Amino acid sequence: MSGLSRRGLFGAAGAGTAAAGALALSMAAGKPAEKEPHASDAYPYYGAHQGGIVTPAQDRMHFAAFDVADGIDREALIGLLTDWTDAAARMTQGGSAGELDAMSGNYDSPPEDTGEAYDLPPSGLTITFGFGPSLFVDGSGADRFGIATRRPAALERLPHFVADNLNPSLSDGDLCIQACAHDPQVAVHAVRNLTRIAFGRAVLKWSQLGFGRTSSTSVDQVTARNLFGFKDGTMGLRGEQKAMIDEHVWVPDGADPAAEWLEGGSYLVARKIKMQIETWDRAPMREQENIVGRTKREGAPLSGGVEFDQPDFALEGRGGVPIMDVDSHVTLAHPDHNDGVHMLRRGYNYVDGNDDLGRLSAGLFFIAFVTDPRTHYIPMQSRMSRNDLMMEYLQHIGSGLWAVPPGVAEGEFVGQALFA
Ligand SMILES: C=CC1=C(C)c2cc3[nH]c(cc4nc(cc5[nH]c(cc1n2)c(C)c5CCC(=O)O)C(CCC(=O)O)=C4C)c(C)c3C=C
Ligand SMILES: [Fe+2]
Repeated sequence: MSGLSRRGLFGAAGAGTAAAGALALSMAAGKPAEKEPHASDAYPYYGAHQGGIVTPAQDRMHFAAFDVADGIDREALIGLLTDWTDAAARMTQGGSAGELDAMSGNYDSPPEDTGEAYDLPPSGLTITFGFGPSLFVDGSGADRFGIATRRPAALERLPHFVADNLNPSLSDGDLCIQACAHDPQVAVHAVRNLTRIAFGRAVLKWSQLGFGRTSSTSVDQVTARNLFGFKDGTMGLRGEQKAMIDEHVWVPDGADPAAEWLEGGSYLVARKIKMQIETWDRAPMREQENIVGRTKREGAPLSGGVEFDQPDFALEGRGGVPIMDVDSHVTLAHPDHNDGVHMLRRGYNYVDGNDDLGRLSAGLFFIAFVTDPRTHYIPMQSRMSRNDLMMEYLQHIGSGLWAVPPGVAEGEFVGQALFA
């Protein structure tokens, strides 16, 4: 085995890119053909956009937020981003975190890689880096890295929403890493090694493990279910919808003269949402479906049809009452009621053990990639936090917003244009 690889040779089967028309076809059929994920999947690290956004959503996630350590200056931050980029480029291809693999190197030194992924294939690993508002201006107003004037206007701490119950130790962070893979050990290995590489330069502030994707980001994926038992991700953006992705996900040229470095990037919104699943489980089926606005079995709109049919919000039932409750989750989140806005949702289920009363500490780690949070997330969340019937069963306990730089060219580091 080469010293540069964490294991032997694996085929580097990339993601299949289905024709955009396949989306309409598969949606019309109501049954997208599932393309099975393979352990040998390896997505290219270098490219126009970072991986982990339009990449077909993997089944496992490890998300981590970091604060840059006191005393670290601009050069040291650039050093960290360079080391992270090099490690991410290697690990996503099935290699080690360091230049030497976990079993090589000086016998009297710690290995450069921690080793738990040594025998594992790439498993579709993607690593996505983001920069938080506090990287630009910290809590005391300091411009630690000389980048304050280049902060995008949209990159501000998310506002307080009605019923937010945010835990500061589950929120925000100077930097974030989203690692997604088919195998949880591969995602955890990535975050663990990037944390280790950051030692003395950035400190892990909080992290979250996720399982069971609650989105579909490719026409090749079937709709998975969330912990309420409902199909989730039916109407999410798919990577194959190129024009929609350009309009709703990537930051366009000229969006913000102060932040040209972000063009081709995106914004990552993360919300840790606790779900009162025991209470939900006692709610009648009629109520559950009314709250969501879709059937539990098929995921079809309550107004009729099959899963991928559009809801008919004008359809009235007995007494002239709309069949789709005006405060159902889907009614409030639908683009027709949000100025045509779509978002690329990429969330995961989570379970963090249980509380003293024997209730699961479970929920949904909501992630969305958007072109601008001011138009594509904040207005929708404001309305939903006030009116969404589902809110009775939800509590938002963590939150963060990060600017996600565009993709990396070989020989560069992630976010390089910010420091040019
Ligand atoms: C503000 C954005 C959203 C949050 C927060 C959110 C939380 C959340 N959602 C579900 C379950 C479902 N959501 C569904 C659809 C849906 N949700 C949002 C936005 C947020 N959800 C959007 C934009 C949509 C699509 C609306 C549309 O175009 O029709 C669905 C239905 C299936 C689907 O289309 O995905 C479910 C089910 C939970 C449980 C949750 C928080 C825990
Ligand atoms: Fe939703």
